[in-house]
Amino acid sequence: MPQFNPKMVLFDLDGTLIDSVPDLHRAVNMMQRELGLPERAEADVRNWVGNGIEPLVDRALTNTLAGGADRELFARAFEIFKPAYAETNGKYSRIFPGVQEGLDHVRSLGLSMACVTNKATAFTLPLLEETGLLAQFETVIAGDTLPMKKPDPAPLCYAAGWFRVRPRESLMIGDSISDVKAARAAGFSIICMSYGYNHGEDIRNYNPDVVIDSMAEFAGLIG
Ligand SMILES: O=C(O)COP(=O)(O)O
Ligand SMILES: [Mg+2]
Repeated sequence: MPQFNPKMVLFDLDGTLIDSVPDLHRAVNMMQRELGLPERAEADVRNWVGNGIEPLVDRALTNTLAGGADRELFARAFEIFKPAYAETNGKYSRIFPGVQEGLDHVRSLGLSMACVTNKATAFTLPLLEETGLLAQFETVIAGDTLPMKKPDPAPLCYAAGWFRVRPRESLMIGDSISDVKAARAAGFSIICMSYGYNHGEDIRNYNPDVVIDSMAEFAGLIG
């Protein structure tokens, strides 16, 4: 196992810190029912999370990862989805086992910590607040904080600039191909969680530096 000695650690949210699929699945089906469309399986919703709520709605409407729903239907659906997700957000989701130990370890090293997610700010902040995670981070970069989301490296570079650290002193913790691509493009190291969401594919196929099953393993990896 490689050792990491970063000055800054960035954490992805959905599939890395929090299992948010139960909330998202319920909101998707509230939307589908209101539109008179078939409900979607939780296993499918799991594979559609990670690129923000717009692609999630598009994927749910078409029942495909590729999306491509009619634009008018999408616009109507999106306006139904937002209040539905506001209602379910944080109600059924849970922090993954090991997360608190991992965060405590990184904090004990005195490293800069931020959350970098593709989830929109309006849902990210209440979810972090509800789960008690908000206070763990010095800043939160959400899906609509900048014009570009992961896999673009912009949110990661922005965080590095904010903390005044170099890319090689920076570590991303994520679960998906978007996290790996963004980290590689930004020049960061990347550790992925095996339990997360990656559109149904094993994240090992994308060669992050390390794949671990629990953040409790940070103690032997970071610092
Ligand atoms: O798809 C989303 O809304 C968020 O996904 P992320 O937290 O894994 O970036
Ligand atoms: Mg994720």
